[in-house]
Amino acid sequence: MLELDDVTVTFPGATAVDRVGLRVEEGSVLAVLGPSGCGKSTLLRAVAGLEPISSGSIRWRGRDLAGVATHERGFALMFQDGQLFAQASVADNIGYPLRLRGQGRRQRAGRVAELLELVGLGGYADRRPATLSGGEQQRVALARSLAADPALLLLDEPLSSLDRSLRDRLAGDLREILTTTGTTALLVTHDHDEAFTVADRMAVMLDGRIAQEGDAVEVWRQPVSREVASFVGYDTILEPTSTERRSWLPTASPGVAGRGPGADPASSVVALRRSALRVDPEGELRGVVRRVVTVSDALHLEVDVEGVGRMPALAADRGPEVGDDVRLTVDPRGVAHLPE
Ligand SMILES: Nc1ncnc2c1ncn2[C@@H]1O[C@H](COP(=O)(O)OP(=O)(O)OP(=O)(O)O)[C@@H](O)[C@H]1O
Repeated sequence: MLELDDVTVTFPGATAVDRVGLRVEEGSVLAVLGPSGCGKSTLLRAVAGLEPISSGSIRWRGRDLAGVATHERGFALMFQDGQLFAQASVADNIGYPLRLRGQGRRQRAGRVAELLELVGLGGYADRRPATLSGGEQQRVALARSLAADPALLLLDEPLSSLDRSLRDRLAGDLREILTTTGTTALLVTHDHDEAFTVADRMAVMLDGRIAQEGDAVEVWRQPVSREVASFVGYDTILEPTSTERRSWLPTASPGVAGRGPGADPASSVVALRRSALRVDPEGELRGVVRRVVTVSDALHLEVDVEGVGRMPALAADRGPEVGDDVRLTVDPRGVAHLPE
């Protein structure tokens, strides 16, 4: 198990990592999800031994890593820029960790070929990194980091330079590879989908601190604060009210952090995703469409909802136009009741 306790990293004038406590069980994948500048890369670098910690402790399999050099930690690292050897072929780049372990050329070639197929670069073995696109280089780096079957894999936005469809595919592949090989991994990313696809557990990092940690689905469905809710995609926050009717909102389900079952939505802070409100002729809410934006598979609307105010909503394609009266239905999966 990887154990971080009260880990703090300071730079002159800034605390990049602020008393972070985390656990990564062996064989599991934890994603630290946070916006740019929240300190997640610094945290990962500290685990790798590339950044000294000001206080706290980092332990791997019970051993305190203070004073243990990066190469002695036995972790594989993959950072945003891949860091390939420019003069070496793709195959030699991927096989490098195996060469360090004393594996012979023939043995390496088999494993390298397997890894190239895995990352979708079959046939690229003899190319030089400079002749590859950024995404291809990143895939070579991923293959190299997996080559030596590391006990702990540290990934810093490993897929962020890839286009969306490739990223989705590779994220799924990465998940599968990590699961089947039982690799323990710590992934830092700002990309929700990447975190969600690859990880079992998620820690949301804001301003140097872990704002929430838990099962990925739980963090998604039950954010513990306005800040976490807003970062994981809830774009509307409704403050408690004594005047407004909120019978249209679902009541909190049992077990929701800090809220008993059946708590009155009017007395809660409620967060809604855009997908919480959908145009539906049978819907209970009424409103007038104020804005329509077409995205790939849906229409994003802004609707002046009677008795509530302006709210984001979704419609199927070829839906309503600006000025239309619409009815809206509420999808409880897009609604979270926040603790006080
Ligand atoms: N060597 C350094 N010296 C001073 N400040 C630094 C240094 N490295 C990082 N920082 C600061 O620490 C904070 C956290 O940086 P970090 O790179 O960890 O963020 P991040 O969440 O990984 O962001 P991104 O996703 O943009 O890479 C930032 O405010 C950054 O400016």
